[in-house]
Amino acid sequence: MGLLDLLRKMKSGNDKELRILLLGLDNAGKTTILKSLASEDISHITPTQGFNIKSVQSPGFKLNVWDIGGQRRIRPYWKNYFENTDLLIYVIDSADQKRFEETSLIYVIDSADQKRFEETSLELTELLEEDKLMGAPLLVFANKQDLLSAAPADEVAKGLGLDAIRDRKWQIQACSALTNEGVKEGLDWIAKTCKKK
Ligand SMILES: Nc1nc2c(ncn2[C@@H]2O[C@H](COP(=O)(O)OP(=O)(O)OP(=O)(O)O)[C@@H](O)[C@H]2O)c(=O)[nH]1
Ligand SMILES: [Mg+2]
Repeated sequence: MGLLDLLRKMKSGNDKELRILLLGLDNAGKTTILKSLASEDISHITPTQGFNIKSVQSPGFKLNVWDIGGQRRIRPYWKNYFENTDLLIYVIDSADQKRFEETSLIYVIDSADQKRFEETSLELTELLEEDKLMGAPLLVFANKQDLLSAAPADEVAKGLGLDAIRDRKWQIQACSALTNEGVKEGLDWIAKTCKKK
């Protein structure tokens, strides 16, 4: 080990470790976000059947991120990962919602899209009621902002009713895991929020 590596190791040894849970419906972009945080190739990602865990370094913190598959049949297992969670990241496919809003504006509701947004909203509401996640700060990534049909973050926040949250710190961050835009800003919020804890 070179001197630089040794210094780096000593420095990172002082970092505070955080256990972060990364949840959201299937296809929301969780694994893509995690890989882009870890600067890994994002071109061959397949639906997560179980979970992925990666450690991501951010100044002063070692983030141990647990990315659990979001398919309906996997969601009952989410609860197995709640224990000792320091922070919850919830990922939304912002383009899913916009389709619903657009169609509802012209009174032709695509009920599949409406259901999808209701589904993610409901899952999030249930998560926020979990005892084991009580008080854990919440970061919502309004992902897929590179798509023209993506709803802006404030609309996603409104749809999810985030304003009503009183018992934890929360933040919504617009991002695109594909272009990497906004992802780092999310990390910065995590560092800022967890420093104050
Ligand atoms: N356009 C666009 N596509 C994205 C973005 N993020 C992810 N995707 C695509 O969305 C699809 C699903 O991404 P994943 O990262 O596998 O989604 P996931 O939330 O991990 O899905 P599960 O593992 O099934 O729960 C992939 O085809 C990604 O390339 C984004 O920001 N923009
Ligand atoms: Mg995945």
